[in-house]
Amino acid sequence: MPANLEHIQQIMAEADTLFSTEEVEAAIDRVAEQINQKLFDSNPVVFCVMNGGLIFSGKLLTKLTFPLEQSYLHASRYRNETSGGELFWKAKPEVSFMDREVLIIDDILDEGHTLTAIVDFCKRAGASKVHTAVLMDKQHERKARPDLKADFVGLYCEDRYIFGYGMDYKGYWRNAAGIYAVKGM
Ligand SMILES: O=P(O)(O)OC[C@H]1O[C@H](OP(=O)(O)OP(=O)(O)O)[C@H](O)[C@@H]1O
Ligand SMILES: Nc1nc2[nH]cnc2c(=O)[nH]1
Repeated sequence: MPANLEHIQQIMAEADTLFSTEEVEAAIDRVAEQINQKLFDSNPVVFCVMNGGLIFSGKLLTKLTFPLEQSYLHASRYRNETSGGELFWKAKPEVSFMDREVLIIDDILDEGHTLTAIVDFCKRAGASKVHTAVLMDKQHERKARPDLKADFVGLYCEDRYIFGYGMDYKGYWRNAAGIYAVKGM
C-alpha cells in the first residue's frame, strides 16, 4: 500500500467519533423540517457548495417537499489542506440570481470566510434573499464576524479538524458515514 494511503487509513483508525450516522441523519431531518416550514413558498434556487456540501445537499434535498431549482458552485479556501487561505472560485454559479431567493448548502461553517464570500457574491448578483444551511457549525472565537451564523444548522462541534459526511481529510474520507475528529487536531 502507498505510504500516503497508510497515513489515510491510520487517520480513520485513530479518529474520535463526534457524531454517529444516526445522530447526523436525525440532524438532517431536523434541518429539512425547518427549511420546509420557512421556504415552502419561496421558489428558491438551492446551491450545493462543492465538494464538501455534496452529501449534506443530496440527503437534504430529498427531504424538501416544495418546488425548487437546484444547482452548484465551487469555491474553496482549503484546497485539501487542513488550514484555510484565500477564497478560490473553481466554478461560479450558472443560474441567474436576479430577484430570486437563494439557499446555500455547505458542510461546515468554520471561520466563515467561505460562506460570507458566497453570500456577498449572491447578493451582488441580484438575489432578493440569501439563506444558508450548514451541517456543522464549529464552536470557537475566530469567526469572520462575531455574530456570524447560518440560518439552518445541523450540529455544533468542538474546535477540532473534522471529517466525514462530505468533509475531507486531505481529500479523503468524505465518504465516512459519521462525523470524526482527527486525533490531536
Ligand atoms: O468557514 P471556513 O473557514 O471558510 O471553512 C469552511 C469551508 O471549508 C471547506 O471547504 P474547502 O475550501 O475545504 O473545499 P471543499 O468543500 O472542496 O473541501 C468547507 O466545505 C467549507 O466550504
Ligand atoms: N474537512 C474539513 N474542512 C473544513 N473546512 C473548515 N474547517 C474544516 C474542518 O474541520 N474539516
